[in-house]
Amino acid sequence: MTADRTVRMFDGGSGELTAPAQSPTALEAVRLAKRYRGTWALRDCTLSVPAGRVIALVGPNGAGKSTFLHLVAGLITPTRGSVRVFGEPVGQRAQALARVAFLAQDKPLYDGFTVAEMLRFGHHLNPGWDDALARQRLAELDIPLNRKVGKLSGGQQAQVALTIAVAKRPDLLVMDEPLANLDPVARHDVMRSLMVAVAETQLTVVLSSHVVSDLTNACDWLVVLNRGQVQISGEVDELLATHRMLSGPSELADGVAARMQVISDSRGERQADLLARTGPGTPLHDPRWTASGVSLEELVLAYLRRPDTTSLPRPALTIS
Ligand SMILES: Nc1ncnc2c1ncn2[C@@H]1O[C@H](COP(=O)(O)OP(=O)(O)OP(=O)(O)O)[C@@H](O)[C@H]1O
Repeated sequence: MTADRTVRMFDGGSGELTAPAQSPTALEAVRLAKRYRGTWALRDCTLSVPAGRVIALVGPNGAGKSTFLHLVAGLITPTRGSVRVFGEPVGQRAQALARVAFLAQDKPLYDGFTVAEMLRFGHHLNPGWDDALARQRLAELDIPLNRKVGKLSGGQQAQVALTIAVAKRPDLLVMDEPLANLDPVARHDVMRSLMVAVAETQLTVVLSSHVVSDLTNACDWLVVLNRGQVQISGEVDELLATHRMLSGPSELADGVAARMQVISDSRGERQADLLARTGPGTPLHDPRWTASGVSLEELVLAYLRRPDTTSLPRPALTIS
């Protein structure tokens, strides 16, 4: 995916200017925090993601995912800190919000409306509405325009909601658990359909899920939230390239673990398995140790089990 595209820039209300994008930052949060009465839902959340990415936001129940997405979409205001979308502070300029489409957990559909009526509704509310795109997507998905939304399957309803969000032609699409309550086939179809939309419109997407495996093929940026804080924010390929499972004799594990950032440490009587951050640093020369790659799911689970650990740079180990 590429961030090299033209972005709309605004001059504060007097008109719309056009300028070529210089690898813009799609999403930037600085010390973003949200408190609901006595509960900090989000604390000190700082991250920056370039445009053109499909961002997976993962974390356990109550981690702060919905709160973060609502802040990005300007639906709630921060208690502290700031969030910018394509350089514009969210909540200060209506134009920043016009570039963002938000798809909530409860799909914004009306059961009594036909699909065609939902499209007309979307058209009426959104100045940038792309009706041809909406109709083409629904035709490709074989979703009848004259069917009432309430009579569609859960998967079809998710596709209609996604189509309406995409037809707004946003630059950033924010989706809170878009796959919740869908069966595995529908989950796969919705993700595939999202990828087509990304390829066609060069959207930046941020979507949350509990289920990492749903997102692994689609997302190229990973953000892990845990207990209201960012544990990981980075390019998926880079994260995978800088983490390894090291296996070797248990009696030597303390010595290896002392020289690197260990994310998970599993020791049997004879063998230890350490999931570690690797990179430039102290080489691992000992032939009794082997290093193998990890899956994104293994990596996420290892971090989630250690909420105090982040992937921010620390001395790391080189595998030679
Ligand atoms: N409107 C609210 N009023 C009070 N507390 C809230 C409110 N919304 C969220 N919280 C609290 O903030 C914390 C984070 O909630 P949030 O819904 O953002 O997490 P989440 O990661 O989206 O969870 P889930 O995966 O279960 O949807 C939780 O402790 C939750 O109870």
